[in-house]
Amino acid sequence: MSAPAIAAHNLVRKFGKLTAVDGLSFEVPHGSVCGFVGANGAGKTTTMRMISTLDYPTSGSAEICGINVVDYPAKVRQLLGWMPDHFGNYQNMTVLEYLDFYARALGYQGKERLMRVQEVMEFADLIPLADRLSNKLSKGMTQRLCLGRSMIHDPQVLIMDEPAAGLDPKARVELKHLIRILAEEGKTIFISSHILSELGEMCDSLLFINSGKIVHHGDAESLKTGSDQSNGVLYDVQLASNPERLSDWAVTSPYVEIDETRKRGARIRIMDSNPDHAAEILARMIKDGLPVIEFHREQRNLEDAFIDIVSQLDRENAAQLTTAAND
Ligand SMILES: Nc1ncnc2c1ncn2[C@@H]1O[C@H](COP(=O)(O)OP(=O)(O)OP(=O)(O)O)[C@@H](O)[C@H]1O
Repeated sequence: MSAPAIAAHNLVRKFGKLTAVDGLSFEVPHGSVCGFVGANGAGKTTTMRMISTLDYPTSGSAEICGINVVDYPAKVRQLLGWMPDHFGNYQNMTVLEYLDFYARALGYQGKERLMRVQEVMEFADLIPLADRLSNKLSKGMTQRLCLGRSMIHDPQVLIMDEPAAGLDPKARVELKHLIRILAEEGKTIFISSHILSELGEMCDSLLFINSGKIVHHGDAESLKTGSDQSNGVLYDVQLASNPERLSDWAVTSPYVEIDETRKRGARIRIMDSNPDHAAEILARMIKDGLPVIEFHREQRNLEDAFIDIVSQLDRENAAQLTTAAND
């Protein structure tokens, strides 16, 4: 059986007393797109830098296609494309010269070099920009150049740190399109982003990180339907009139919480995933005189899922602390 495209085993990175990455273990299979999600400072860039051979783990290990990133960095770099969140640029260098410079640095010569540069320019739609100065491009064009640069050696695995940050909606759609093409070509893509809704559309799996630890690794669909959650199930409820009555009613109803009040009612959380229980709650609403005109299960968006998972974890940690304090 072939090794996964990316594997991390108990990866740790400390900066002095701060543990930025705290024992991460995960695998990303070949040909899949994995989204890496976490709040600011959660440890995403540090993790990505380690698996891209740009930083050393304090302990633990990581492999790209089965090759250890610390022991064989040069081999790993042949297999890996790295797209950082910020990248340095040069003055007075056109887009074409910039890519050619990188192709030379990677050791390509003659016709092969021309071919590699031409291929990435076509792929990232850079041909119309060939003579533009590379440090005078828009953010979207710069990201396409950065993607083109990371693809010159046609890597199997692409690691992208916040590629969509700062892009306008059109540039984001273009970037998503390019990522989709790469995924269809069978590349493995590990991508961090704060824009969770977009990640959900393009990722086969999502890896959530909080304070340097993995808090969830699963597919986007199960996160949205909440089939793997213990935090209850969300329903949109609308009333024909007096929507505020719903909040009053929920206060006195066990297993029901108001998740978000809305113009015509609320999104409620039923703390039991059994649909029979939801039917009982609807029957109780009607019996209690609420004029319900809409009652349907709502998919969580990925932001909700992330917040649910992190707050569940916080509750567990708080409970553990209380138990420890009482012992
Ligand atoms: N070189 C460094 N020296 C000291 N601390 C660092 C260093 N690099 C990162 N950190 C700290 O490690 C933690 C994780 O940072 P990291 O950049 O990996 O987070 P992130 O999830 O990528 O955040 P963001 O979404 O804001 O980019 C932060 O507390 C950060 O301040």
